[in-house]
Amino acid sequence: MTNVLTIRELYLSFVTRIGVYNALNGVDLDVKEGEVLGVAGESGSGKSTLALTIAGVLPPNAWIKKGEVRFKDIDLVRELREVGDKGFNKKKNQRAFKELNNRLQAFRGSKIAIVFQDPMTSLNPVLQIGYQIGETIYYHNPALLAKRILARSKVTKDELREIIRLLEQNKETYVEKLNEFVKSKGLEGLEDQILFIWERNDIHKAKKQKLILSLEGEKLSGFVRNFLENVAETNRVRNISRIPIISRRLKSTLIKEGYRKAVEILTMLNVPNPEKVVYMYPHELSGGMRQRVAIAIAIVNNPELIIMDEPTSALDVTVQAQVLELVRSLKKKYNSTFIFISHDLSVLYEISDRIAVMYAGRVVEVGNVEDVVTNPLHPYTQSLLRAVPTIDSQEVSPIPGEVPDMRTPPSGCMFHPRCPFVMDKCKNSVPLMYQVRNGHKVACFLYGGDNK
Ligand SMILES: Nc1ncnc2c1ncn2[C@@H]1O[C@H](COP(=O)(O)OP(=O)(O)OP(=O)(O)O)[C@@H](O)[C@H]1O
Repeated sequence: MTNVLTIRELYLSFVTRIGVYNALNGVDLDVKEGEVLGVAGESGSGKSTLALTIAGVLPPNAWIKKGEVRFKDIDLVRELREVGDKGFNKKKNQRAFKELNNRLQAFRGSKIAIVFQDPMTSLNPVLQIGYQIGETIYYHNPALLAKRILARSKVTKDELREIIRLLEQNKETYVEKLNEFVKSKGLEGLEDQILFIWERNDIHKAKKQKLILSLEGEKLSGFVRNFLENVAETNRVRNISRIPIISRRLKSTLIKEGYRKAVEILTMLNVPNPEKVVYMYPHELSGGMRQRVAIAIAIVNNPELIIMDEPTSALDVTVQAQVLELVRSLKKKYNSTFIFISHDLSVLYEISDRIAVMYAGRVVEVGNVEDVVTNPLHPYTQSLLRAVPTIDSQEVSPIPGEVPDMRTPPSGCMFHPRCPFVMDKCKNSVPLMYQVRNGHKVACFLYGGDNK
């Protein structure tokens, strides 16, 4: 499998008035296309910092001293590393952040998306849900919105009848047949709208047919049509018009279409009453619903990599299970790649293909989920697993000792002060990642390996 993301020797600190926190201390990690990589570790182990680095939303006091984060062939931290390797300079760091953001602005949000534990941090409290989803498409994929409107304005009743016949006659292959049809007629943008109606199971077939037929004949002025054709072709909306009132009207035409798309995506995410929800504000929704909206915003542009940072921790168990189910179905449908962060190993066990365990800013063990859970190698992973409550649980034993203060991390292997198997060399040398079995790697001297 090819790697979507490659992280090498990543060192990141946070510079504060009370000291420098060494949050990441040489992270090495690969994320493979189409997998769910679970990231485990106690609070403070650097999981969120890693997520923020990949998603490009680090705070300004973040100092990248060294290392690489590559998404395919794109270097995600180049500017920061180039100023960071000479020491921390606030002004230079700020400039580097700006340069990095300018370089990756178009790419972020469309290729990599992040969902946080508290969706209120990513949702805007004063904008309707439909607007927020619509705006995300507007900024990253306006052509999609333009094509949907244009397709409705072009399609005829006869063509829609033909589509209905085609859907009825091809039980197994209707999606492909529909795609072929819209392409041959120049009606791209219609397929999602048709499938959304056809695949609903809350309405009768006759109603579906009626809804499909009602897609026909949106009236557009020549001016709006020209604009939409231009957006559909270039996938850009910049400099729409110098006259503010006109540019506002054109933007609202696209955003309005975003509301329609939002209804479709919320339906896919099992949000009840999506037609109402798009006109609601975040505070009017429950925590679980807000999380679904945050997920909708993250996935609406079909990103290749979706990072979920404790997305289920604030949710009750039923909603948690629904979110996990959602991740599974998205993975299947779009072959998306996920980094799923959780301190809860039982959640990770359910959802992940592979698990990476972090301790004090390093990945200390990585492998297939079964290998890591049934045969944990690192003493830290073993303690983490003992701390997971199970139904037939004998006793849950908390991990002895405390997460180290990352301003003055321990020497050698950072787990050594808490490790039941500590040896002399653990105190002075840092163990490198060592492959014990196929794909199962560990950074621990118990298994041989090298040191730095
Ligand atoms: N902006 C910041 N300024 C200073 N220190 C920070 C900042 N953000 C994080 N840290 C510190 O970096 C370390 C790693 O934090 P991080 O949030 O990445 O860990 P985590 O494993 O995600 O923990 P949690 O599960 O609690 O979110 C912690 O010691 C934390 O206090």
